[in-house]
Amino acid sequence: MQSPVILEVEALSAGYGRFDVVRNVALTVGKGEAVALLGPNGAGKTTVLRAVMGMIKQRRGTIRVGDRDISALPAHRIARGFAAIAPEGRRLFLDQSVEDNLILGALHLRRDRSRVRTLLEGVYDLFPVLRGYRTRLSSFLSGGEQQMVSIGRMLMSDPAVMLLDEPSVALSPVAVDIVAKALIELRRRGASLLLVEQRIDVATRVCDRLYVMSHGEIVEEMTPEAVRHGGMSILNRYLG
Ligand SMILES: Nc1ncnc2c1ncn2[C@@H]1O[C@H](COP(=O)(O)OP(=O)(O)OP(=O)(O)O)[C@@H](O)[C@H]1O
Repeated sequence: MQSPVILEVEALSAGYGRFDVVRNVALTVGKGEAVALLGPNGAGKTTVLRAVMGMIKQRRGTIRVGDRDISALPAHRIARGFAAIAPEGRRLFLDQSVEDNLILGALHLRRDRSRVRTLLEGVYDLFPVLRGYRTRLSSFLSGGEQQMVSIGRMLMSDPAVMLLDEPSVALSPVAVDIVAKALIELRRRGASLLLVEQRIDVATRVCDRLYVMSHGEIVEEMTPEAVRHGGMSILNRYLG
């Protein structure tokens, strides 16, 4: 049985200045599903994530989370539990401790201390190494550990849908493996993920479905099985 749709993007066009960078994009993420968005540099993947977060306004189309149309909501309202992002480049406050960075993700929940504590425990269970680093300045962490904090901060807002923008980029093979295993564990916990990823191996390992974007449009939808059984040549056509 198919899971109910938690994120539905319909006929989305969005961009910067006068130009549409993404056109007529339609995608869905089911509840408890992990979906990848692949594509070459400049295809518009980050722009789709920014539009879902309300960081740029869509020009046309609809974005729904559950049964709520969030297209017209401002970014700070979307961040209150509809969607959260682990952005490209992580964007941590490097002069703040690990735990302070994490708690920033739960600003809208701050009156509910026990929920914030439970969410923090969930992050430390997912990334045990961070438990020992909670008071450490984030600037002292490795790239992989900073990525864990970024993913942890996303989890702290307890969002209906989680967006990740290239979490494996510039990480060591060991750190990529830790991140991939964490995403698989999040799926096991029932999270709904939309993952922008350059690495096909990570995307096929973590995700149930893959979309391919090229020149601002979604051009293919595939399963990891299809990629493994001959679909690689189709992907390579777009990804080079
Ligand atoms: N703030 C901005 N102002 C103007 N143009 C932008 C801005 N951000 C991105 N673009 C342009 O929009 C297009 C799509 O960019 P986007 O970052 O969405 O692509 P992407 O698929 O995520 O690629 P990458 O893997 O390089 O991040 C690119 O041509 C880019 O130059």
